[in-house]
Amino acid sequence: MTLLREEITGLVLAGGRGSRMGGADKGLQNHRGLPLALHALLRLSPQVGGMMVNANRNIAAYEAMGAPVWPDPLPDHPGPLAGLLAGLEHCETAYLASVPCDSPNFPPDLVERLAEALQREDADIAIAATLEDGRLQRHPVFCLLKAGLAESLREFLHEGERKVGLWMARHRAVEVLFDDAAAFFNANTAEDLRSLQR
Ligand SMILES: Nc1nc2c(ncn2[C@@H]2O[C@H](COP(=O)(O)OP(=O)(O)OP(=O)(O)O)[C@@H](O)[C@H]2O)c(=O)[nH]1
Ligand SMILES: [Mg+2]
Repeated sequence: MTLLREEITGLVLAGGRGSRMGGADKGLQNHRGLPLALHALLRLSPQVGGMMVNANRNIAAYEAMGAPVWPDPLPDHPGPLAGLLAGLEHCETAYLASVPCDSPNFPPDLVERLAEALQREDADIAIAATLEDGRLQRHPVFCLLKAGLAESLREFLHEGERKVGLWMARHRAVEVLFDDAAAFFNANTAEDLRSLQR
């Protein structure tokens, strides 16, 4: 038995600084006529019961995408875990599935496969991974977590810790291998974004 879609809330992480894109609000950059974060939202929403967005600026532009928007609960952009905590704190379902805003081609069966592994392994976190040159590459911002982890993550961040992998290692985490590494390509620079349009 796998998790019900309705038990999972989707989260698009769009709270970064975009420093490699000259400080641009990456989620609002045009990609094939739509803001980049909206691609992620449209791809994730059929996989989950409801959606949220994490953003720290241009809040109204993200709200116009039709989902509630939550800023980081900590100041100074401490990294993606702060966005994940925003999602966990506002999650009204038992599970949260997150994706970054800069990776619009992630697998359409992402959540289904993460959920299957989470249940099978009785894990707290399921993380997407691919093989790159024969080595396992984790993509920890593509993950499914139990919403009850909010307290643990809040503590971790208040200890001054920032590393996603370090926090996840405190819990029972399972990696889920996806075949298509290109599906996880993320646009960090303006050139990356142009290469996605081709
Ligand atoms: N909420 C929140 N999300 C973050 C933060 N830093 C990164 N992210 C998100 O984490 C994901 C992956 O991060 P990066 O690709 O490094 O994004 P970025 O910080 O916008 O870009 P750079 O400044 O160029 O590293 C993206 O979805 C970002 O929006 C942060 O401090 N807070
Ligand atoms: Mg990135």
